[in-house]
Amino acid sequence: MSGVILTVTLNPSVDRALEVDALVRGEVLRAADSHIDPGGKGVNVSRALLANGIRSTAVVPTGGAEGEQLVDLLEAEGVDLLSVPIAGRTRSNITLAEPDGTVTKINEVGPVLSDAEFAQVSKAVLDAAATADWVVICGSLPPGPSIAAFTELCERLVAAGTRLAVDSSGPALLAGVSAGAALVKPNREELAEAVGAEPATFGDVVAACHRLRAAGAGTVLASLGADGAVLVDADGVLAGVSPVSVPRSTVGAGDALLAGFLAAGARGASALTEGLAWGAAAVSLPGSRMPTPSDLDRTHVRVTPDPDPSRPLHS
Ligand SMILES: Nc1ncnc2c1ncn2[C@@H]1O[C@H](COP(=O)(O)OP(=O)(O)OP(=O)(O)O)[C@@H](O)[C@H]1O
Ligand SMILES: O=P(O)(O)OC[C@@]1(O)O[C@H](CO)[C@@H](O)[C@@H]1O
Repeated sequence: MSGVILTVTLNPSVDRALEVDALVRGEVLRAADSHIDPGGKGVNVSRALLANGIRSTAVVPTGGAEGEQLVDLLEAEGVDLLSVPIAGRTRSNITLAEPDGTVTKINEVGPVLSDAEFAQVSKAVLDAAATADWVVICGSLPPGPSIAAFTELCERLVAAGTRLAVDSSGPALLAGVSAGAALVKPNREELAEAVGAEPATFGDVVAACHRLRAAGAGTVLASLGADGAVLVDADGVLAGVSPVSVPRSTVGAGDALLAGFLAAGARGASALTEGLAWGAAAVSLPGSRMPTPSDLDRTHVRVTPDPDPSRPLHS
């Protein structure tokens, strides 16, 4: 990895993970353990890169006591930050984790980003993008910025020659696609929403990825939970999987996959293998802990070209 990676999390969070024996509605549950982590998808990409010795800069709007806490948590981890102060309060997202690896997430909507605040964040991103190898915009959009304003940011980045990656959902994902993002990483639900059809087979996934490429995206990395991931780019189609014997928490697995893929050059079987190794390692770790080199095991990753189109998806 030669250049600098800039991650952008427009709606970051303080992630609180509570370990409970079993989730029972209407009961007082006692948490056996709890963790607090800096959160948000781009933040996690930066954390995963750093855990593997790759520096990046994380752009985050932050406000209120939770915003200060987020900055403190990220500084304590050593993540390089470009924090833009906002009037609203940074959100707190809750994860309820059960011993069998089932996680239930409760994500706040997040603070409103005013037009002026979004303009400030955009300026920070565009300025820093001038020296970045990749700009990686991840996660949900906070309330406030119009999709037109977000699309304009993506278009300006692409027009400036930036390699843009977008991992978001709904209209924000489509904005990245139509702006010509070099890379998009939808998960199964996001892919289904983007093309208006639920994929049931690998053939459906590949067809959906081709549609996103035809609509403007360069590379599509579709993450499919326990079914692994499918990579569709100008060189063709690859599918890969990395089985996990004891899943502990899938929170942040997609972010780890994306970070590993970028870290390994974002092209071909070697990058897909690396991404799958990082994703599987994240699933084996509690909360949204990001894997370090000693957590990675590439020997179980299987990548093959042109998956059988009739193969069904399980997860
Ligand atoms: N149960 C699992 N077993 C093995 N690998 C998994 C499992 N769940 C996820 N993974 C790995 O993690 C990657 C990302 O998972 P997923 O498709 O759920 O991403 P995501 O929905 O974007 O996750 P998040 O939003 O929590 O970061 C998958 O491509 C796969 O490599
Ligand atoms: O609400 P969003 O932006 O879609 O997702 C936010 C989030 O669930 O994603 C990360 C895991 O991928 C967590 O750190 C964070 O809480």
